[in-house]
Amino acid sequence: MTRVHGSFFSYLYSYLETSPLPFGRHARHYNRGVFKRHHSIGPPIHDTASEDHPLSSHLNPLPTDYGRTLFADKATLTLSAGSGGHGCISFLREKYIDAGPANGGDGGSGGSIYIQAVRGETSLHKLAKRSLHRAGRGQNGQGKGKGGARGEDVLVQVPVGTVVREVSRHDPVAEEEEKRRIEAGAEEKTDEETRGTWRRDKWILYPSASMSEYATAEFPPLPRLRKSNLAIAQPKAPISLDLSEPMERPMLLVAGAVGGLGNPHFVSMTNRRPKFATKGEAGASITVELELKLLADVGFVGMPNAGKSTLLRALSRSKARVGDWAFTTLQPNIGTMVLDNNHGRPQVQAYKASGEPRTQISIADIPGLIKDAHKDKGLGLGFLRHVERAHVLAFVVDLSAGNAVKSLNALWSELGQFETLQSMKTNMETEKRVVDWKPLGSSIPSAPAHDRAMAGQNEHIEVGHSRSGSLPALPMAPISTKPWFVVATKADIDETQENFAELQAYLNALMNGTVDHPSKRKNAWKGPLAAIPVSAIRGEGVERIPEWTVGLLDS
Ligand SMILES: Nc1nc2c(ncn2[C@@H]2O[C@H](COP(=O)(O)OP(=O)(O)OP(=O)(O)O)[C@@H](O)[C@H]2O)c(=O)[nH]1
Ligand SMILES: [Mg+2]
Repeated sequence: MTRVHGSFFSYLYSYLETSPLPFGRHARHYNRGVFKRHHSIGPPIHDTASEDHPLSSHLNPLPTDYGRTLFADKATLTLSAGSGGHGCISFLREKYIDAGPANGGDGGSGGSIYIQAVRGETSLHKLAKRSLHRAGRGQNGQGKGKGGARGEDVLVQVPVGTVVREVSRHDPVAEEEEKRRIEAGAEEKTDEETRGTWRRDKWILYPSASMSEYATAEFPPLPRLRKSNLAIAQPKAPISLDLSEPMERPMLLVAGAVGGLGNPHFVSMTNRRPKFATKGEAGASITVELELKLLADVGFVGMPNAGKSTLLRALSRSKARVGDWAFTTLQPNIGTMVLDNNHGRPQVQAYKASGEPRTQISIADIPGLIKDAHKDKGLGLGFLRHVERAHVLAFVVDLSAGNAVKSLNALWSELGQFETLQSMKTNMETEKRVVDWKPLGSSIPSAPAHDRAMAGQNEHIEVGHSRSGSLPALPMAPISTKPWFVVATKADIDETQENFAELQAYLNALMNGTVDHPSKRKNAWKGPLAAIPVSAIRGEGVERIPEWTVGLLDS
């Protein structure tokens, strides 16, 4: 265990009291300077300290106090809209009317698939567990002109920050439409052909119809293909949505198919008692890839064992696993820091650009980063992928584990190299999609191609992603353009004051431009830099973090 100093250093408090607040315009902080032991920003936490385990607490938990981290940032779903119910073949039967008119109802339409981005969800693991979602089938029509009931809809709720991209689509109605269009254009049809034929997939017959009736039944031409009224509200294929805001109402993704027509639709001069009706259309199905583009408002970046998970626990009610060894955290933990729970004064009063009050901040505690993570060492690239998905980066530096400036530089160096690799990868992907095309098999190039060839150019064709293959990587904001600050943790440990002072001086030099940006990038974010000394294990000093984060989020 680390050695904990008996009382908290006074430098922490003097620093907190005198440090300027560059975001004062945006954020007002009410609790500044108020010292509370085991202070937590989140809602009141039931302290687990018991008589049996006097040393255990929310911030220094027993192994029994860990929550399981379930996390997935990708999921591939197949979403099937419901098929329509079949039309009904029925005739009115009443006393003294033995052969009444046709009165079969139409089939109900199939259920539709909706999507909604909601707050509170932070991971796609629940969706990743079940890949097939099928909306209900419409009920068949019934006698006495009763239509079938609609099929049940399916609502897919995803976290805010999810990107939805279509991988493939199977739409039987569109395919049939295309088929009919080709057939119609092929050649003139004889009378015999236009009369319509028996198609097992389209027509249903009266159950007690005799064989001769089947043989002699005259089918009208198939009715025009119909789509449900909802279909106009469907997003155009291929679907590509960036759900970066919570949605008040669900959005339609795939509309259910329409139901079949009951037999009254086919009454004609020649056939007054049609013994057939149409089947419901088959529902469309799409395969989409969901990917979390935005993980959290702030992401903790630090070496293993720096104290990130403890810090998350100090700021939220997270039950993140904490341990005195490297790689305790293997999956990101997402915590929510409540700024205003509408009980008394908010921790920080801030407003989003839209004017809406900011009531909470989401925090991602990301697995620890080691040297050469960009080469996929440790939890490597998987880890770095999550860093790309936070708005603001909080570098968590352990003051008791060597020189803090060196640690910060080591972290930045990994991020910088990762960024270089990413941009190289994006370039390669774009190159792969742009194919140099030369006319094949002809020694005499066509005139325009010939002209281009003469000019030393080939034709560039941009090839979209293959409909069945994998999708290109999501474009992300470069890490070095994100606002950042430093949380200097374990400040309760002896002799960390000088280390902190050096870190502070380094950040000042960075702000003044006397030293180069640690990411070695020209377009790096330029803004006020702060190092916030905290003791996460005691919950001391952490109250400055929400205030600073809000300032960076809203600036
Ligand atoms: N003295 C002291 N110890 C701390 C503080 N914060 C965390 N620790 C201890 O440091 C150890 C590591 O803490 P974790 O929160 O698991 O660290 P982490 O950065 O999440 O580690 P990984 O998940 O492995 O990357 C634990 O034993 C904590 O109790 C602090 O502010 N002061
Ligand atoms: Mg951890």
